[in-house]
Amino acid sequence: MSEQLHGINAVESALRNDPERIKVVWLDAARDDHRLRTLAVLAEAAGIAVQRTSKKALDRRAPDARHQGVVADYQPPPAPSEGDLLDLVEAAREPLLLVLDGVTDPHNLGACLRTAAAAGALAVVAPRDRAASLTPAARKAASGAAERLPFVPVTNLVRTLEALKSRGVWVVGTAGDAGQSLYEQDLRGARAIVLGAEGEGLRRLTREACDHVVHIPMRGGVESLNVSVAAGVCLFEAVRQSVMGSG
Ligand SMILES: C[S@@+](CC[C@H](N)C(=O)[O-])C[C@H]1O[C@@H](n2cnc3c(N)ncnc32)[C@H](O)[C@@H]1O
Repeated sequence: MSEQLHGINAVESALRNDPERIKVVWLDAARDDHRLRTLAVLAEAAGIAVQRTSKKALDRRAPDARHQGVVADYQPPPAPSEGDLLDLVEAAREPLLLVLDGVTDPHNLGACLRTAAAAGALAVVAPRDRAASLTPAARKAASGAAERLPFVPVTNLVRTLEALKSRGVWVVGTAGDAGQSLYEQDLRGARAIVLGAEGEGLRRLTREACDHVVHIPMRGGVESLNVSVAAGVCLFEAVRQSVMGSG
């Protein structure tokens, strides 16, 4: 089923990575900025129909969305399977994975995808049920990363973590009440960093499946970080350690 993809970066990423999945691009006829002109050029070069229309008509296509003057009729690709994920992991030298244990806000999911792509992660993994999926809002928040980075919904997250562990991936969970600091944890090599849901954090069985659980030291009496901020801190600490060559 097609969906109404919106937002300049998300549509541009789909036009560059997946043009065959776009049927029509609607642009706000009243706007004439270079980013929208680039979208029109990319679409026309790929043989995709471009229609200029009113902001009101775009608002109707993407209600409640800050569409930035562009909406596209987009057929999302099938999600990669757990088998695809394990193949990717086996082919990679030192895979870095982000695992989200039930993040429900599509904006948080999108922000996590964007951060994971920027950190060079191989994929983002999440449970299929009771968690945010790759909706147009999540794609917009991902700002182009959702069309480049595999997002893998899985039926049983604990089973997937066990499958990753049996392939040499160390699983590092995160929780504010963990005894060990993130900065004492060796994050080099094959790693999956697991974050919990906005409200309840890591589920018990997920936490038990982790090889280590670490906290991010915080100041200022704040209870917890937003999940996408925590993802950024952890992923970029892993990047820092792999670049520096030591923990
Ligand atoms: C908004 S927090 C969830 C807070 C939740 N009340 C809890 O008890 O964990 C969402 C996720 O971000 C991560 N997180 C946020 N702050 C953290 C911290 N200081 N240390 C480690 N992880 C943190 C954890 O993965 C957490 O499950």
